[in-house]
Amino acid sequence: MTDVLKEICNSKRLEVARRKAARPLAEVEAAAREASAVRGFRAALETKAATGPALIAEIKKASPSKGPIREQFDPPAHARAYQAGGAACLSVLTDEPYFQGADAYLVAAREACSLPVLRKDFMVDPWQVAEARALGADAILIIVAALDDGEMAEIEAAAIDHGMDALVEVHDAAELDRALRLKSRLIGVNNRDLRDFSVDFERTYELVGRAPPGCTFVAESGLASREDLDAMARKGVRCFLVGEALMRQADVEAATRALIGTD
Ligand SMILES: O=P(O)(O)OC[C@@H](O)[C@@H](O)c1c[nH]c2ccccc12
Repeated sequence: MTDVLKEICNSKRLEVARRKAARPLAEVEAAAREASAVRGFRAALETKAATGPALIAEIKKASPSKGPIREQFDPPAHARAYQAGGAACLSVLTDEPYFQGADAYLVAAREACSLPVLRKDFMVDPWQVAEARALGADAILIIVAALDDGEMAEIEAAAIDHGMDALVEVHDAAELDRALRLKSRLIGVNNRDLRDFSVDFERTYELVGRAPPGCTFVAESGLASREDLDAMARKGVRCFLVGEALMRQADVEAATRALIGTD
């Protein structure tokens, strides 16, 4: 595990311990059962991917590598613009200390549109999965580098139990092998190296050829243009997760449309 990821996960474990102490699992589970019905995340992605690029558009205010990304930050307006621009799904950062995210951003964004929403956070405990569903999230992220096999399986089982999809994030062949021990066949390849924050699309290219049939691959991070997406498509990748490049645009809807080529 890289130092940055280790630091983030250590701080997340403390945060989750505090949250759990304030709100027992039974209470979060009850709230999860009351939440609005799950919107199919993987299904929405695959439906779009059948006819063109399928975009998971991310709502991200800041990041450890880039600092503040967007001043004028309005999650519901962003959600509507992403949907109008043709995105298949949303991703909303909820981690506060490192990404200036918030649970409230996810709730507001999801209410403002009809797209399925990924809770983008560092999952270290199945309790957070119930919490994610209680907030309305339709999918969660499992970062293979951050967890052991037992933890990953437990977190995935909680997601399945709540009818949610899990996007399983890898960055090399060994992590892909571990990801394939899980049930989910929705694999994200992070092109960003968390040691030095460099981006290399080769990471996706290398791994996409190694996966068995039936896997849906999502290329993540550093994608900025239609040309980037076209290059990925030539290697057989049709699903993309894009944050920063869209968050920096004045006209988010037009930028989304231009990125996925629907204008
Ligand atoms: O803003 P970008 O370069 O388009 O990247 C989006 C997304 O891939 C990135 O935010 C991300 C990928 N994996 C993560 C894990 C946690 C937090 C954030 C991420």
